[in-house]
Amino acid sequence: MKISLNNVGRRFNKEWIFRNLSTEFSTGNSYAILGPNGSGKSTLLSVLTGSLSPSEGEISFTQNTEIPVDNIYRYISLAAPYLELVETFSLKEIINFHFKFKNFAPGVDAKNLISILGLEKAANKEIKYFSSGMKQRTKLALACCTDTPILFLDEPTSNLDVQGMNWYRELIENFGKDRLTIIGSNQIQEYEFCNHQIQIADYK
Ligand SMILES: Nc1ncnc2c1ncn2[C@@H]1O[C@H](COP(=O)(O)OP(=O)(O)OP(=O)(O)O)[C@@H](O)[C@H]1O
Repeated sequence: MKISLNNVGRRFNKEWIFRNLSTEFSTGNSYAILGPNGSGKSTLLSVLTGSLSPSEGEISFTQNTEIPVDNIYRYISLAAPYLELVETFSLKEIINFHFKFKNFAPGVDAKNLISILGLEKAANKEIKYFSSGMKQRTKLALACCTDTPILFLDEPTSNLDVQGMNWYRELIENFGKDRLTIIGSNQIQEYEFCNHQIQIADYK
């Protein structure tokens, strides 16, 4: 899987968020998109997931042949602060719902996803009663344990405590291999394993 950007820029009204970004993202690599609050990390992630179109330049997605941007969502798993879980579902229900649309990563099923989460006792609890850390773990586990070639994580450790950070690193070690992983972050603990870094400030 490859995402190629050729002189890509995105603006909102007259404000350019980034410009002249030419690079490639490919399977087997992990990329950190870095910059302070408001610099444009989430905007770039939205362009890379195909949910925002570039204001200039071209983006293409290829896996043997070119994948139309309208279909790229099938290849992507995403966890981000702006993506909400359905609050009225229980954990079991949200897992069943999510995996109606995509497949489990090899070796994972609903039962051991709950045990990866360490939330056996909350399996029948509604998401609205979850703590913010439990919700964040659920979002991360759903994304990481889905069988897609591309994994996007925006601010992956928000609301996680020290134990949660270690859990996140283990999750990435187990489920990040042989994928294209892209992380939007401004915290070193979230992206220290990434072998490429992109500073949004370099594309202003
Ligand atoms: N839909 C929109 N319309 C207008 N401006 C927007 C829109 N979305 C984002 N912006 C602006 O784009 C800039 C970059 O925002 P973005 O959310 O991409 O930054 P970020 O680096 O992800 O920030 P944070 O670290 O705080 O999440 C900000 O100035 C923001 O106000």
